[in-house]
Amino acid sequence: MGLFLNGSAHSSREEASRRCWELKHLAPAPCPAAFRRVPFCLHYYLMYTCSPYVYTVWMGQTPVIVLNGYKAVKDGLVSHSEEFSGRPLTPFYRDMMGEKGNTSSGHTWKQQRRFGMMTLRSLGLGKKGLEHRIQEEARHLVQIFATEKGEPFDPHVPIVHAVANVICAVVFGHRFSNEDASFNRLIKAVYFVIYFQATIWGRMYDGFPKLMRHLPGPHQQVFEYNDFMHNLVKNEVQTHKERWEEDDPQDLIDFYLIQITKDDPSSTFNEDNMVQTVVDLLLGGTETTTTTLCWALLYMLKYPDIQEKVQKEMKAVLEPSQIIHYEDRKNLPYTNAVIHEILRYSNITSVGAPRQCVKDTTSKFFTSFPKGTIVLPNLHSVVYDLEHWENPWKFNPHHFLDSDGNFVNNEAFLPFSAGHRVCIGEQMARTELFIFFANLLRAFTFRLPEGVNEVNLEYILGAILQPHPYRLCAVPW
Ligand code: HEM
Repeated sequence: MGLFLNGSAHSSREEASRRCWELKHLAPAPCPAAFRRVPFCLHYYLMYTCSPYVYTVWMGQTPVIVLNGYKAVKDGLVSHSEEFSGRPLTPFYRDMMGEKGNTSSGHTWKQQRRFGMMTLRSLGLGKKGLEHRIQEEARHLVQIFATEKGEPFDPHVPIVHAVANVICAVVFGHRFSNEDASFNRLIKAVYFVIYFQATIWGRMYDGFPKLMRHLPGPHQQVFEYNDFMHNLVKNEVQTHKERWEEDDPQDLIDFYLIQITKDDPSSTFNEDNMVQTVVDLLLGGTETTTTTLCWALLYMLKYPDIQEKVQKEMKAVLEPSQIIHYEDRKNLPYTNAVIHEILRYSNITSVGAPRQCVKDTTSKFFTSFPKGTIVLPNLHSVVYDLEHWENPWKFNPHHFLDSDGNFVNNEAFLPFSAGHRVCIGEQMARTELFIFFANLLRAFTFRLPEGVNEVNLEYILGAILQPHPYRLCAVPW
């Protein structure tokens, strides 16, 4: 979503936010008719730099309402949750995914989503549940970092392996070895599919789909990756069918196979939707958590005093060999606050994901707009809302601590969005972030390689805001 935010490929969060907020209190005004001719990318720029609470732009004949600031976003996402529960499909996503799985809208989406939520909840329970899987991956990750023996390395690859293995265990019921060729191709496929749309080729595809379908170019490679991902899931489904035990479902595919057999005339549970639901979870659950963890370690390099405080707190509360549970966050308020601040400050989804109005709607922030209107709840403007954060442009864990050092939440903490379409993997992502981060900081102190004095906190614009590649030293302590 973030491609056009600043008109440059590499940007500073602070600079973007400042511009947005300095101009925020201009009187709200609908987009003048003459602006309708302005290319959408320029609207994007305007929306980000000078928008009041609500800003209207046009994509061809379709109005796009941009909601800015906590009040407007909350009103849209929570008070009008049902009305804004549609998801607009760009030509690129329509050609790749069709109207299936979690990316769909209406009845299909409702059924697939409800199933996904219930299954993720069921898989979270019990000894062999989700938390246990995350603890196992955290153990592997610590071992891999330890093999670097304090020498400089890029943490991205081991982190993406660990995170991808968690979601694979959830959907397929097993993990992959880091050397497995299919696993590595799957990770590449997720990366290409996620980041493609915000590239110039992605924009061209959405602008001229009929033409682009027949032209060579990187988009054809992305379709190949997408086919690879779908085929990998289909093979897993086949294996599940061969060893299937209805009474003992172990993973999401097992649960889905049970769902398909249920006799319900309104059911949308079929193999196509099953494959797409699994692909959606692989896409949603890999790059997001990986990127947040990469930011987390980068912030620890930038703020060694904060790293030290986390380590001190953990040393005082946890036994050296104690298995870390998500529940332990309650005794580690400072660590918990740091993780929340990492999510807020890194704001990886930038302005968030667009929604579509499924029926005519009126609200106190905008008079009325018709079914089909695209709504962009600008999450950036919420997690950086001056009215809700003491100093949004500073990385400061005290945004989540009271004067006695107790953890306190903030209603404008919405990195996972809100309402009916809130991130389906929120609980899983929170558990992963806490367990991975706590295990890594208990085992290592992260330092800059010798001779490197600067930490680059600028992001690379794309569907997810990534840090620039970096190297660190993981020094055991
Ligand atoms: C730091 C980690 C994550 C962040 C910040 C994040 C953020 C988001 C956001 C902002 C949305 C858009 C919600 C909206 O439409 O308003 C979303 C949707 C979604 N996320 Fe996540 N997410 C994360 C991790 C995950 C994980 C681990 C999974 C998989 C288990 C996942 C799966 C999804 C799916 C499937 C959707 C689409 C939901 C729907 O349309 O009904 N996400 N996420």
